[in-house]
Amino acid sequence: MAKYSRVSESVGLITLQNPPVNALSAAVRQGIVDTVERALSDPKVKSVVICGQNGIFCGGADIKEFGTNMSGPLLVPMIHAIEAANKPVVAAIEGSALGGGLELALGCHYRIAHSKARLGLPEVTLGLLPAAGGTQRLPRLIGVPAALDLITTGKPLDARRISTYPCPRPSDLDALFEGVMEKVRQSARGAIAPVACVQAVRAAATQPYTQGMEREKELMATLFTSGQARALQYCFFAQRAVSRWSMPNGARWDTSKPRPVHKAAVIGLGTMGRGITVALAQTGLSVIAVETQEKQLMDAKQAVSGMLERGARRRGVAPALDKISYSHDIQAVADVDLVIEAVFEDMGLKKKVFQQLASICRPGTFLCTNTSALDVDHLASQTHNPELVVGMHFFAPAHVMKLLEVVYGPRSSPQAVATAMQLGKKMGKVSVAVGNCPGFVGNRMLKPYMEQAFFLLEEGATPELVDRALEEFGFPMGVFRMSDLSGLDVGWRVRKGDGLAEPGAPSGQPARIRQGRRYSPLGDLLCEQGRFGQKTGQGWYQYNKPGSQVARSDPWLHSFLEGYRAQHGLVARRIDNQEVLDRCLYALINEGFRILEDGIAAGPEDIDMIYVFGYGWPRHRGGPMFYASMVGLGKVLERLEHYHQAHPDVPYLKPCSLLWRLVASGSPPLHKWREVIRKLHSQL
Ligand SMILES: CC/C=C\CC(=O)SCCNC(=O)CCNC(=O)[C@H](O)C(C)(C)COP(=O)(O)OP(=O)(O)OC[C@H]1O[C@@H](n2cnc3c(N)ncnc32)[C@H](O)[C@@H]1OP(=O)(O)O
Repeated sequence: MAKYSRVSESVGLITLQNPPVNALSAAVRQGIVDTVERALSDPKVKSVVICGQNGIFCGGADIKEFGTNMSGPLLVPMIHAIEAANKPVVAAIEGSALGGGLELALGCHYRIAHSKARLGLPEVTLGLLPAAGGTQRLPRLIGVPAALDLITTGKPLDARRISTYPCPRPSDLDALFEGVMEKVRQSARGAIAPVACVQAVRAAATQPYTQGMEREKELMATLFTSGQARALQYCFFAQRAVSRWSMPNGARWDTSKPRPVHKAAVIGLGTMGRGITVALAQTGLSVIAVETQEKQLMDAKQAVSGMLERGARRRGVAPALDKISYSHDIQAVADVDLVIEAVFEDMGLKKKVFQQLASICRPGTFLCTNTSALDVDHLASQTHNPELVVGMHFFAPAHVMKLLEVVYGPRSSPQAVATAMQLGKKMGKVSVAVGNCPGFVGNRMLKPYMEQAFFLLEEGATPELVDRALEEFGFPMGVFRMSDLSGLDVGWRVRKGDGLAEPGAPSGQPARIRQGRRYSPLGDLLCEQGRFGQKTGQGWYQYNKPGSQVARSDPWLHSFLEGYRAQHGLVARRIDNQEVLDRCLYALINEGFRILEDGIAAGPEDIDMIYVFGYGWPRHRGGPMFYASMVGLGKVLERLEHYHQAHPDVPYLKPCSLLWRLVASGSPPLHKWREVIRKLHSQL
């Protein structure tokens, strides 16, 4: 809707009204067409101002309309009519002017923005391009380089005075576009919208306006119907949906009140503890950072201060150094509101810390663990108030990575979950509430994915082949490069704890069966040789020196694999990209369905956001569960069955009952899965 009024006798004022962000729904577009017509035909009106209600100009096209049969006036002719008006039209911008909202402002003759306004063209993040003239008008207004930057990244900028703009004068357009195209292709990792954005702006720079508009329309038509646009728009809503969490016992986000947290403590200042301390201090909380080993405490203090200073320089603010006090005595946490334990991943050690916290902290203090896989409920049982215990599983580096898994045990109170979720939000994280099980959601699904990658090596693949297939799919790093980065010893320790990794395995089939199922000791064998990845300069790849990040193919590894296959009587066969993707991704997705079946995640959106924000799943593919729905559940089931028949000793490849059930009920769209899951649970 759009409200019309006349102010100061001669100014027609059009106010966009569509809470919460004044999105350009059919009704709003109709309102604009009607009120502009009214203002232009009123002889008393000499000029027109367009603004938005409630401190926001316009959040752009109504994304909810994208998947529907769109009705109402089209944006392009509507904006054309405003530009063609014979009275001056001014966009008065307060708050955000994004996407179609900014394109509307670009069609106006003047734009005036509040100093705190945010302007941007985020269409690319939704798999689209600014096709209401944005790719054509913006380069004409601010020059090609600045327009390319805004359009291909989708990042908003603050309103600025024109005198602060650099004068855009590209000397060699071809070189400029080639350079930008190469950069965009690299960072897009297979996403098509950023590439189309560059093509559209190139049309603006090289063709007359009408031809440029034609090109913009043509490119948009391709994007609009692409699976990538659907995936990115799904992510937009899923990211917001996960904040509306629920627990199997019926507790929900809207009926559970969080308690404010002003003062927090972090126990253990290794890599994770340092990142968490930085993230908390940057949020404005007072933090007590505890590390019992004096040398480690000194090192941590220096590292945390450096991280805070670098972050503050980037953001142009003062570093929050004074927010943190350091102590080697755990007694210092006595009066905090919430503690995050981040000591070494060892149940015995963590249990001891929780027993200490239970006797030191004042009643009501929330006790959180940053464990990435251990039993949160077992830790809760070490305290007098298990209802105050939840997992807060951050991802490294904790002050950078956006994901936070909030893990509730069977005894965690809704208030503890609400408090951790709210704290995560304050820290700028995408927080997802999940149930307690080994590995929670993210790491539990990673297990079958990595297992398949190991098996593929046994059967004839190389780390390079597997990684290339996954990186071409859109992951920033394949499984082996990722394993080298995070350290092979991490998984080795877990496998030893699980009684799987045993030194000096004999040759032949029995060596590759553990606990009744197929097992690959390849990772353990590398660890036994001290090959822990980047930190030791050798892992699945080789590096110039320990700590180096440039992975190079390692001839030693290839002959090691050949020797291993010979020792175990395995014959290498040709493995192609499709088999790598099928086996790694479908095994991971199958576990995702099991997680839904077990009620560990409330819905597919939770799993997808965990993978997009924590595990590098390409956003333009929407997350593993969305991807499965796009591929077709029938096809996922058929492929899993096929591979399970070929590898009956790999339980992760056995299609789970929820997948069977979904296929049997006609493969409903992803937003209907919850109904099927509810029915399944009610029958159990
Ligand atoms: C021919 C094609 C022409 C144009 C193409 C486009 O314009 S595409 C749309 C481009 N616009 C965007 O991508 C903006 C998306 N929105 C935002 O970035 C933020 O919502 C915004 C506007 C900065 C406000 O942020 P804030 O944190 O204040 O609110 P929040 O994100 O939680 O949003 C509140 C609710 O509004 C819903 N919503 C926001 N934008 C849109 C939109 N464009 N269309 C539909 N709905 C939108 C959002 O989902 C939230 O809903 P809720 O039910 O409360 O979760």
